[in-house]
Amino acid sequence: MPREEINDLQLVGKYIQPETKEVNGVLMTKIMSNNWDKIWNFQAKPDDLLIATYAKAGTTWTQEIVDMIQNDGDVQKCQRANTFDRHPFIEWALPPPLNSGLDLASKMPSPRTMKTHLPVQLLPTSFWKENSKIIYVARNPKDSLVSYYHFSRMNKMMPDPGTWEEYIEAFKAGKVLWGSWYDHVKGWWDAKDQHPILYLFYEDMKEDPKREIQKILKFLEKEMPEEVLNKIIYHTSFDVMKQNPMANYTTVPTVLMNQSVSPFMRKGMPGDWKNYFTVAQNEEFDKDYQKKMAGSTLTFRTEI
Ligand SMILES: Nc1ncnc2c1ncn2[C@@H]1O[C@H](COP(=O)(O)OS(=O)(=O)O)[C@@H](OP(=O)(O)O)[C@H]1O
Repeated sequence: MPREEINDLQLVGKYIQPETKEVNGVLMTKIMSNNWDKIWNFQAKPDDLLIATYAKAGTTWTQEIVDMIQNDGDVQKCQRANTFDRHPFIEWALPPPLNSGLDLASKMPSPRTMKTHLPVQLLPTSFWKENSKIIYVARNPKDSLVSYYHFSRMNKMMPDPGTWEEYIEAFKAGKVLWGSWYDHVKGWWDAKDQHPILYLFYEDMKEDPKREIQKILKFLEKEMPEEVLNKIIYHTSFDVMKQNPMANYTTVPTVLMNQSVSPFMRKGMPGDWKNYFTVAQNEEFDKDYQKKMAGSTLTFRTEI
């Protein structure tokens, strides 16, 4: 989004704490909800690549890895634009005259790489019809919750998260943007057997980035020399990405994302939830988790 347009909008305060409205029981911003027909009818193409995640699962990290792969490890090419301009976020919409994810996607030459947080049942059906490849990344719920809480505090384009205690309850009840974490990760897990979906885990990426990047390479049918692979691992490490203005969201004006409240690149570490959950909150969370995930073969690691 051009900076002058953002400045205009911040003057009229259009962004501050958006209203929400559900789409088929899933919480969205009102703008996304009102735009829903257009999103639902989005036309995917067979050579599209979609990076799908529940919010805060490692989307930006995966976007950087994929971009580095697609550009054969050329760091300068990957710094051509902000993450959010390189990869349209298909359902994200802001007040006109700003470009929505759909506008950006329609202007982008193929092959396109895009981002979504939509739950599987709300993914535009053209992605299934066109058999477009999808990389799904999942992250354990406790770290996702902590990350989402801090993100909602610093990002004025998100609803106010309330207190920590209120936020835990909202997350468990799925009353946060893009709905229930539990339904999201299970829904995509089940879909992976019927569609070209590479299902990855944040914790695995952190534990052994080389192994996980190699899975992505295989999925994208690409090969590369060891030295380029090592370069990608370095460039997409947390510490390097944290300093990269084209990946760390610091180009977004402070009035929209206040990185002094909480940086976008915050901790980047499995297990940080232990610094936030009390023993009682953790026990309650685990009990509720067992109920919500019962019957699923999907498992998570909450530390590595
Ligand atoms: N390279 C790398 N390595 C490890 N972790 C990383 C990396 N890049 C981003 N992150 C962390 O991912 C969290 C942000 O998630 P998303 O990119 O999915 O956010 S968003 O939903 O697209 O807004 C957020 O997690 P937390 O630090 O726990 O808040 C980021 O710090």
